Amino acid sequence: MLRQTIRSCPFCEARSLLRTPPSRQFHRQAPLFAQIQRERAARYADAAPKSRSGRDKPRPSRMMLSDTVARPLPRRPSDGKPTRKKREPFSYLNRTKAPPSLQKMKDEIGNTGDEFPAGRRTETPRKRRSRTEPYHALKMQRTLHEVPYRARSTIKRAVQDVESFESLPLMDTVQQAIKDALPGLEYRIPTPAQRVAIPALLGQEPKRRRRNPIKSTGLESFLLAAETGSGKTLAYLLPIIDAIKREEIVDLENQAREEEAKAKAAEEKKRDDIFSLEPPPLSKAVDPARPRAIILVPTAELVSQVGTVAKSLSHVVKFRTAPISAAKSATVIRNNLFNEKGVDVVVSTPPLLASIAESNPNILSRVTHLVIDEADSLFDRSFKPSTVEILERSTPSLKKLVLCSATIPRYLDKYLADRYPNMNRLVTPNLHAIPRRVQLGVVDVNKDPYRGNKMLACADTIWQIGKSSGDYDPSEGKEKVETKRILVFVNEREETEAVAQYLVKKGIDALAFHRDTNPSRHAKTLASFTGIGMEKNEGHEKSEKKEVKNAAMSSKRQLPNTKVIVTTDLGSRGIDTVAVRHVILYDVPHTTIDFIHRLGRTGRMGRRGRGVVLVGPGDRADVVREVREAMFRGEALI
Ligand SMILES: Nc1ncnc2c1ncn2[C@@H]1O[C@H](COP(=O)(O)OP(=O)(O)OP(=O)(O)O)[C@@H](O)[C@H]1O
Repeated sequence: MLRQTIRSCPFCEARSLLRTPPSRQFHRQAPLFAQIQRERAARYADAAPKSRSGRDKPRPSRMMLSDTVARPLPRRPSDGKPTRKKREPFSYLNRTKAPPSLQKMKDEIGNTGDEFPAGRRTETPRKRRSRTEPYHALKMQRTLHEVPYRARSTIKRAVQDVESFESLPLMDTVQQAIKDALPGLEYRIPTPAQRVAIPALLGQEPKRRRRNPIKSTGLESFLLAAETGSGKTLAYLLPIIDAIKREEIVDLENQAREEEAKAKAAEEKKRDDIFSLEPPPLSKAVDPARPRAIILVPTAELVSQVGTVAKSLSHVVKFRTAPISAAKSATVIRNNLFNEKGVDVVVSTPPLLASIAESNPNILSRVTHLVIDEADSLFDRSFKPSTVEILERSTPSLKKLVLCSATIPRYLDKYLADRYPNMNRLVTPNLHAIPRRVQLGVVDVNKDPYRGNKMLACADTIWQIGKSSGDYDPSEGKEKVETKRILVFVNEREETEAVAQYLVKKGIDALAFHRDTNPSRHAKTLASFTGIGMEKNEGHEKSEKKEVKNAAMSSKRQLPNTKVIVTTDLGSRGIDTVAVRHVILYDVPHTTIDFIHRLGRTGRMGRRGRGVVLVGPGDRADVVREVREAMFRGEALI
């Protein structure tokens, strides 16, 4: 490198150590330099030792680097220590060949091929594992289970083989249902989560990859972990429906055979005893209140969301589904569950189903498939007792247990590793990463004009979003949105009402959404954010418009065409808010898990989205900075 700085002056041909091109000043003084050089050369020539041949040894210029500059200096015989430290920062600078240690490393990386992403090949495998080290603040949290990048890359390659739903080994009726019952699917190609999960849940994975089922019970367990908005619901629902239909066919065949045998036996008996009478046989395929599949979710809103998807599929595939939650009356629950025509799939929250199972233990006696959606929530302190109770009651008949989540916290990973050591882990390559199509902006509330007033900052941000029109340019493509829907997340339930009221005062159409709000009211509000049941709620929208008009008359400034829901974690779990383009994090979330779920309400299924964090006094700005960095790089928040 140093050699490059030695140049010859193009004008006076004086060779010199020039760090910059020769200046005018240099040329003016060039004759003087030349004179000094000549004098020096003459002095050295006098003092120079004569060679054996008697001729002067050619002396190297003082400005030239030696050819052996890279060679380490010889050990001093006195102390035996090297004069130059081997690991000095610049010790390898003038080498033309890589040192053996580096060469070995290079060979190793070269051999592993695609296991390391392009552009990072020079990193050692060891360094790669600790690539999250720059995230010091996130390191303090360390809540999420780390998925090795090698595993992610392997999955990435594996899922490339599945190109369409048709290539998945689903029954014809189920394939038909995907086409007819789900017109909302824009792309009609399976998502990575579906490509990973559907073949595995259908038992079509190559044998070497499948772990053996637990021999004692015959139970196969799966953990499906994929990023938010990646279509996990269909990923578990389609194979379950497929399995139910196949079981139903087998049951019907068995039943026909049994009936035939019984009829034969009865005829023979009748010949012997014409006075005996037998009750008609019970249909096995239609069994009231004994579902084959149970789907557990944490909230009533999710019960209705998953129930809606299952119901729309059932119109084509023909199976019975019963979504039950505390939001429904006891009569509706009873009618749904104990329907005389039978029930195949029950969608419920764990506490409700556990309480029903306590009085009717038979209800879980035929369950072959159990899905625990949002598994990290359902295995936390509040839900765990009822979830485990349902799991234990259904274990005798259970064939497949599917746990599903967008985040795998460390406690869950440890629990599952202890409890289900043979669990099949179906993980997508981008797990724990927030998609790059979601941008994260930061508003510093401490600065002017807010001066620590978070509510003002929140209202101002909403006004700016509401007034902007650029995002909703219809010529941009599919995402033509007339009404802007914004979700505001706070950390404490008590804050929701206060923030919503402040926003209303500032002319914003805002509603608080938490556990204590009127269920029918928040179901309607949420429906307009999820796009489900929008037609049904047209009347409600009209009445809301009236309310907004009235409010507009009373308040001077009113933000038109913008709806806001202020909510807690309740609104961040699983709710498919496809119509939401903006999320405001009023408080900095406590954990990366909350970051993932809250920001996951926007940018769903390939859409773009924007998050805004309000960083106020006492908030962890360092965590926000690192989350932004990770999002920018497309890395997992671990
Ligand atoms: N193959 C597909 N093509 C297009 N859209 C799809 C596909 N599969 C699912 N979707 C749509 O993607 C959206 C998100 O799906 P879903 O709610 O299942 O995501 P999720 O992974 O469960 O998200 P979360 O982790 O937030 O619960 C839904 O609106 C669904 O209709």
